[in-house]
Amino acid sequence: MLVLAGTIGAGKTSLTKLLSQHLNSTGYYESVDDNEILPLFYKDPKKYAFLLQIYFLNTRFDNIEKAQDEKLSVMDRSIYEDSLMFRLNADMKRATQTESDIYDSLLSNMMEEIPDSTFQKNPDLLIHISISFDTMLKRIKKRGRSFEQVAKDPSLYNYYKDLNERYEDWYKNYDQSPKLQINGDKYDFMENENDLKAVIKQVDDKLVELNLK
Ligand SMILES: Nc1ncnc2c1ncn2[C@@H]1O[C@H](COP(=O)(O)OP(=O)(O)OP(=O)(O)O)[C@@H](O)[C@H]1O
Repeated sequence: MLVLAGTIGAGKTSLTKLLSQHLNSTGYYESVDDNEILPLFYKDPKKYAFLLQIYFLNTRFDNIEKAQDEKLSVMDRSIYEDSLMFRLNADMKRATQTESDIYDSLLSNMMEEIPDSTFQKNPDLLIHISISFDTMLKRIKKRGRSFEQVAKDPSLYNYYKDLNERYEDWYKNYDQSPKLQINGDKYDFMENENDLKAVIKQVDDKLVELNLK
């Protein structure tokens, strides 16, 4: 099981599609368009932060259950990043620190591997697409999901900036599985064929190193 990670607009969904095609495996996607809570959260974060978090925990865990028995399945977002996002929201007073602590404890209990169980919850490889804040803003604008637009809600600028900065430390400290970082500024795998080839090679090399391919 491979899992993509990265900030909003990093290209996780696109790379999931491209990698699962290349590996001839199943891609698992978190549907943003069908998520009824997300627009509510953007409108009133204080009211909906905790509910959104539980919604994501539930749907991502469901996806892990489905994806885990295929060696090279690809998931478009890791469950671990939700903790980073929720902590940020708690620091911004949209949730309490207690809610965030309880969430972390619940996640850790849910993700604990049970000895001799055939259900493996942690991925075999986490792939983090790292992008600069500037690229993040451009991608969010280009994609045009209305509730994500800074032009509509200027307070999102600081939210996005803080989120992007926290990702680097989050990746450094991530230790639930082997990991690989892709430079999403340098490699525009969505627009440039050679960049895509370079990214696929980095992933393939890592899979060989890990005896997954
Ligand atoms: N735990 C969370 N707490 C708050 N918002 C979240 C959380 N997880 C995801 N979101 C929101 O859900 C939306 C989709 O985020 P996500 O990064 O998963 O997909 P994406 O932006 O389509 O990524 P990509 O472009 O890399 O495929 C974003 O608006 C993001 O802010």
